[in-house]
Amino acid sequence: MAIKLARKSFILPSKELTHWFPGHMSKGMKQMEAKMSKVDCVIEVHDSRIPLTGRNPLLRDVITKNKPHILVLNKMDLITAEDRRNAHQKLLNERVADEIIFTYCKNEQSPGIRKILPTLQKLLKRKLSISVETGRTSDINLMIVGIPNVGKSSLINMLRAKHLSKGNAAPVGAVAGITRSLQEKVKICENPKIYLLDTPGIMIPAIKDAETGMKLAACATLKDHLVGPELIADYILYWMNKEGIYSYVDAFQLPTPSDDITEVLTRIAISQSKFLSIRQGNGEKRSYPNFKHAAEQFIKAFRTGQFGKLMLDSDLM
Ligand SMILES: Nc1nc2c(ncn2[C@@H]2O[C@H](COP(=O)(O)OP(=O)(O)OP(=O)(O)O)[C@@H](O)[C@H]2O)c(=O)[nH]1
Repeated sequence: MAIKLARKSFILPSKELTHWFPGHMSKGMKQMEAKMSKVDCVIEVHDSRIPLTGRNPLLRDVITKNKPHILVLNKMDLITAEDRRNAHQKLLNERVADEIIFTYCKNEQSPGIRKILPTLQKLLKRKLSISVETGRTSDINLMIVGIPNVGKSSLINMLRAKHLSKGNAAPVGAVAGITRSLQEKVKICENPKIYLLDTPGIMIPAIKDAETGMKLAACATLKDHLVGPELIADYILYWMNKEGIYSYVDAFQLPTPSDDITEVLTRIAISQSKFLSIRQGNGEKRSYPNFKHAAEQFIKAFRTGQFGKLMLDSDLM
């Protein structure tokens, strides 16, 4: 059922997007650097669907100043076990962090969540040994960092639920940019006492090419309106066709695979009876398929795993 791809490249809708770094992010970055001296370990959270794309290359050596560093690849439910193994190996070879843990942040009993405390105990062995003077262990301060919408707040809430049986302390949302400033530290464990600082999502300072930008947009780390839902849907369609994955055909009951986003969105809008009524120059009203609605449905299907478990960086492994 393979189809010939007509398009090979994408252009981001605005030049500014390649350096999209709003004020609250540079403020957040400064706040993070100011607090770094009190931090024992940095937990960097990223999206499993793009383990190589969009991570901040300066994080390890410059921003976190070589603190013990755990890379948490969240949303592991959206990729396959094989992609997980390949990404793990590749990132280990590149020594991007001291430890790499895959998590699913909708269940506090999932294996990745259970692994975090023992990993901290291993990395911070010295700090966690019982002091001869006080007879107790030192408090541990963690900082959680990462680009927007990867699940930083969800991870904090899971750790609190697992180790303290407490409810949510950090707000969670499906759109990027929910946490906008450095938060007060949150206790996530009583014994040993572990505190976590939630930080606002900080985008990479420069998006190096359109493919990177489109992957970040597809995973909702950029707000949809910055790129536009039709363009994001077009990229997802392009990527799936390129990989020979045609699950969108069944998901939206299309007759065949297609490389034409207008055709795909038209069919989705018609099948869901979503039209826009637009008045013509002569005063008459005409109905047009609602492309925006169709594009949003297409993107949602990708993001919720309806098209299957898809890792956008699989071509980079
Ligand atoms: N499928 C899936 N979705 C997740 C997982 N963890 C979090 N999410 C969803 O991802 C979205 C973002 O989660 P948040 O915890 O708000 O992410 P954040 O990194 O704190 O976001 P900002 O505050 O915008 O930087 C929400 O819709 C969560 O429900 C996961 O393991 N799997």
